[in-house]
Order: sequence, then C-alpha cells, then structure tokens
Amino acid sequence: MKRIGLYLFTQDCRVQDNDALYLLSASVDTLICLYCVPPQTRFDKHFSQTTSSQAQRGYLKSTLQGLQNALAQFGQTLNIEYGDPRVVVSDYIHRYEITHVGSSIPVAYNESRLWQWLKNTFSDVNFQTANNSQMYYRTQLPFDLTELPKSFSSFRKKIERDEQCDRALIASQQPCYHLPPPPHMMQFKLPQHLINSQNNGYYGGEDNAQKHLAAYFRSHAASHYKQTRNALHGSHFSTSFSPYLAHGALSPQQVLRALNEYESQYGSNESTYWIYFELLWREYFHWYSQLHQGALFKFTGITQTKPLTSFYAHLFSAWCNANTPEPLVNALMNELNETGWVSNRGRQIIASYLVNELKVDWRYGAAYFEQRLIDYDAPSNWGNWQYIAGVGADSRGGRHFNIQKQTQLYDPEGTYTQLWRPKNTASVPIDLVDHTDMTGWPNDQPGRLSNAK
Ligand SMILES: Cc1cc2nc3c(=O)[nH]c(=O)nc-3n(C[C@H](O)[C@H](O)[C@H](O)COP(=O)(O)OP(=O)(O)OC[C@H]3O[C@@H](n4cnc5c(N)ncnc54)[C@H](O)[C@@H]3O)c2cc1C
Repeated sequence: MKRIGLYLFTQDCRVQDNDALYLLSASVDTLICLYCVPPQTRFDKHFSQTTSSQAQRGYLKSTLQGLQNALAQFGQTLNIEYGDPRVVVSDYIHRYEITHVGSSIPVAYNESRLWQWLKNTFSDVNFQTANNSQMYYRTQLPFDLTELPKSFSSFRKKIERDEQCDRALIASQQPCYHLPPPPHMMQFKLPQHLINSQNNGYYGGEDNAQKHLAAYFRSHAASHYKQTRNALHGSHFSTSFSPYLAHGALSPQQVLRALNEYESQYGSNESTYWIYFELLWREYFHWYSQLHQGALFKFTGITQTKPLTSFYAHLFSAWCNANTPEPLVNALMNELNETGWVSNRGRQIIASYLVNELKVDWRYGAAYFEQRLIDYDAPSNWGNWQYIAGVGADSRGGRHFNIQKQTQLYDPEGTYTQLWRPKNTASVPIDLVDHTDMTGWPNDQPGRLSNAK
C-alpha cells in the first residue's frame, strides 16, 4: 500500500532544521504540505474585539511565501487552506487517503486539542510529531513537567545546572536533502484575505530569517545586547528574532548555533549570555503553557487570584486607539497598531498601563495583542500578560510600571514619543474617560474617546 503523508505546518514554517518534517518524509512515499489559516471573525477569539491586523496578515503572507520558496527547492508545494483546521485536515485525510500525518509537537492549548481530536477521530492513521519550536524535549528537562518551577529563576537555574541541557549540545542541526514529492501537481495559492495584505517594515520567511540572523551577529550588537535590550527603538538594540521564531521560520537551535559560533569567534560576555537568558524565558513560557493548558487564558491565571479589574469599554477603546492621556502609551500603541511589533519594554509599559492605571481586565489586552503582534506566540503572550497582571509566574504579585519614570529612563528627550505620535488624536483627561456612557457596549462600535461626551 502506498504511504501518503500529510505535513501540517504550524509554528514551524521552515524546511531546514525541521525534525517533524524529516521524520514524516522518511516514512512516506508521497507528501502533501499544508498550512491552515483559521477563519477570522469578530469576537471569535477569547476576548478579542477586533480581527487580525493588516500588518499581521502581511507578515503571515511573507512567511508563507518564504515557506513556499523553500519547499519549491525540493520539488514540493505548500497548500494553504482557510478554515477550521479540524474540517480542513479531516477533508484532506479523506480526499487524499492519507496514511500518515506529521506536525510539530503542539505547545499551545488549542493546537494540543486539535491534535488530540485528530488522533481520536482517525485511529487508523499514523500520527507523528517532533520538537520544532522549543530548545528541549520534555525528556531532557531535569524535572517532571508537573514539577515545573513556579518561578522563571528557579527554572533557569535548574536548566543551567543540568549537563543534558548544555546549549552547545542542543544547537546541532541536520540539513534537509530530500522531501518526497506530492502525489500529483499542486498549486501554491494564497487565500484571498492575504493577497492584498501589506507588510509594514517586517518581512517573514525562512530565507529572510537566515539573512537577519547573519546580519544581527555580523553587526556585533550581540556584545552589547544587555546594555541596549530595554531601549524602545533603534537599530539592533534587541535581536528582533521574535517574529521569525513565532512562525518558526527560525528555530531556537539555529539561534543558539549562531550565538555559539559568535562567542567562539569574538568571545562571550554578559550580553551574549543574556540572549540565551531571554530565550530561556520563551522556553519557560512554552512549558508553562503545556502544564497549565486552558488556565493560561483564565482571569485568575494560574495563581487562582482575582485581580481588582473589570471591563470598561471606553477605557479599553482609548488604549487600543492610542488615545489615552499618556503620550508615551499612545506612541507605543501606535507603533503596535502600525507595524505589529513593539519592544519588550514597550509591551511591559502598555500592559501595565491597561491593568494598573485603566484597571481593565488583562485578558482584553492579551487578546488585542493576539490580533496585532506579528510575533504572536500564545505561551509568550498570555504568560507575559499573566505575569504583569499578577496572576502568573511572578512571586511579587505583578508588575506596575510608573509611566513618568519609564519616560525619563527610556525616552528622556521624547524622541520615541515624537516618532510614533499618533496623527489626529487628542489626549483626553482620565476623569472624562471614567464618566463616559457605556450602556451601548458592545453594540456600539468602539469609538475614539475624543468623541465621547
Ligand atoms: C505583555 C507582553 C506580551 C508579549 N507577547 C509576546 C508574544 O506574543 N510573542 C513573543 O515572542 N514575545 C512576546 N513577549 C516577549 C517579548 O516582549 C518579545 O519576545 C520581544 O520583545 C521580542 O523582541 P526581540 O526578538 O528583539 O527580543 P530580544 O530581547 O532580542 O530577545 C531574544 C528572544 O528571546 C525571547 N524573549 C525575550 N523576552 C521574552 C519574554 N519576556 N517572554 C518570552 N520570550 C522572550 C524572544 O523569543 C526573543 O526573540 C511579550 C512581552 C510582554 C511584556
């Protein structure tokens, strides 16, 4: 019997260093490559009031085009389908008489549930996974996942003390030499809603990821990373690896390999180590998501504590529309809305502002980021929001950033605020915000605060 494989690309949009793709390729005679774009409707995701942004769609488009280019070099084609992944994958299994399905080990809650559902539904199909988006396999961890440390520091120390987790060991990479052909001619076609999407300064895809990785280390910025990483803008102040990592155009192992090579050539210091340190945060949140599953999206988080926040439509709308009384917050929100990316310090400031100053339920902020960020990664996003809201992995019970102090520290001349100042919005005093009429919510379209009475 002919073995027909279906590879489901998720957050691993690359051909090189893709263990799950190689595993499946070795087991089948022909191969179909699939990426499924879930349909976007308003109010369909968690607490979201919006749909995927133009910048986010544009970035996804370039990622998928990059994946298609990489696959084409091996005589393969990417099939892109728009729809509920359960329906799409089931349809492919029936239509092409699929015998084997492969994918990256699911890390986020919804992806895990999809995978489990497929396995339960198609018991006669062979399902295969491998680790494609994390640094470590579960069996490599120096503790059982149920004993994942409650704080990042203790997780990091355990990993760093363990010989099996040595970063020199996990950075090895296997090049791809061969992929089985598709069963018949297939055509690469972008879904309609992606065709007209514009990129806004950021381009995804495997080839761009490799070029960016090389350019970053060539710039020697890695030797100063710790001093510059908290900046709000500038060239190479942080690595900007996150959009590539989130879509899997780049693997954490590839980053570690480049980092190790850089250190062996130019020497290691606290800054080069700190890049690894930050990647460990990502790793931590990925295990955190696998352990806590649906609790990642709960108001009370993983600590079961209720934050003293609620949902105020107009405050939330002001925040989304970069129309709060704080110029720095507005500039950061404007950058997020325009480009889909904002620095780590910037994210901390706007998240803290929503939760601590506007007293809005953190989940609305997290859901808004989900629809805006070009580097959206469920574990990193919801894990960081929980951390700031005080319902996550922070023993200090949340983070409150003083906006004036942050402005003095990170934008003392107002250069960033000026650069990203939103056009056509006026700052509205907070007391006005608190007295707006919210009775029409959610049927009224969230408007700008300046229009509120
Ligand atoms: C409220 C909030 C939401 C966030 N949402 C996301 C998200 O959806 N996707 C995402 O990738 N990151 C998220 N982050 C983490 C962090 O802000 C970004 O990873 C970082 O800004 C990306 O820029 P960079 O690649 O230049 O990071 P660098 O500073 O160069 O760090 C290198 C890499 O380490 C990882 N990393 C760094 N900081 C963190 C962190 N705090 N948590 C997890 N991983 C980290 C990223 O993979 C990053 O690419 C969020 C942070 C906050 C405060």
